[in-house]
Amino acid sequence: MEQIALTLAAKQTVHPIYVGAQAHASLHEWADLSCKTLILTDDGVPRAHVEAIASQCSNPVIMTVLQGEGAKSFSVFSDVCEMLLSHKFGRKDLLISVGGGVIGDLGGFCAASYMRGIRFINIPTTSLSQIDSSIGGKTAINVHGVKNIVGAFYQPELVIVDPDFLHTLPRRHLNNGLVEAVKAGLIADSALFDLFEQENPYDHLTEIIKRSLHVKQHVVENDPEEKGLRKILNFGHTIGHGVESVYGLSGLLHGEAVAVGMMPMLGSDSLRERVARVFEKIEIDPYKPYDVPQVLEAATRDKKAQGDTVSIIVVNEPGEAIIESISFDRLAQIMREGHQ
Ligand SMILES: O=C(O)C(=O)C[C@@H](O)[C@H](O)[C@H](O)COP(=O)(O)O
Repeated sequence: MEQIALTLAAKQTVHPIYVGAQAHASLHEWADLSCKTLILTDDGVPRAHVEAIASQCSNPVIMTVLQGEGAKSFSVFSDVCEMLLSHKFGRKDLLISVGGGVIGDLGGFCAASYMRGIRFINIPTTSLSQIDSSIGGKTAINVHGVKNIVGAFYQPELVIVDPDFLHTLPRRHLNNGLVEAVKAGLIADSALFDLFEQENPYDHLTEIIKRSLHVKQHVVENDPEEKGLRKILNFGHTIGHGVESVYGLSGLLHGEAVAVGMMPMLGSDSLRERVARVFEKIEIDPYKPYDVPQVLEAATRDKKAQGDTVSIIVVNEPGEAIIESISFDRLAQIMREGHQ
């Protein structure tokens, strides 16, 4: 078992991340579970995972919402708050998210908001959430199709990453999450990117997860609220979130959209070819066509926009990211030409 201690110096807090096979079974060793506990999950998460968590809690209430991005809405947020209220949850009680990025983001935002903050633990069950979204305290819901537009920075007191959970994850979802690990390698860890260039990246899954978590730990510790450095984690997301806003409802997954957004932000054709080969290995199509005006319009409503400008992240060499601010006209040109 590896413990990564994500430490926020300014707040003098430590947020442990436990990574290892069967880690979820040790939850009771790391957290006080004698309080009321709302276990938030969705109907796509295997029931056995949820029961294994609930059985460790003294007083569990399980709430299951419908799987999918639609759960990151005001209406489901309100349902969860009503559930907490109806069971008379107090300030010292606990919400545990057991699921993917949607459940982590929704649960975290509910925990941050109910009574202005109750205890929160995140137990991610998908590659996307294990590699990226469960770490760092970004919580949010979507409004009017704009991704993560209402939310809060709220750090989980504990995250448990159990790679065994990935055995039951459909292949497409596994690959979807791996896009965020490719991202982590490209922006900050060339050795991580190298793992994807090996013959079979799936042989290195646990190492890929751990290296991605270390990238995230380093970035979040240095800039927890995205004032500067943390923007590099948005590599591929300027166009990616736009693509997801437009095509997410027709089934495109977050990582699949981010892959599309990453390609034009690579600094050379040779790097684009290398990254395209990696995506081919993990069955991701980074050249899905999209409607430029529609995606551009969605990008203007994203948090990365500021007036007439928007921030983009450019990678010229694996392991090094550059933050730039450009006009929307320039972004449109990049989208049309497929490179910056
Ligand atoms: O943790 C971060 O910081 C990230 O930027 C992680 C992203 O990969 C994440 O997928 C998320 O989409 C961030 O979007 P945001 O617009 O809510 O910042």
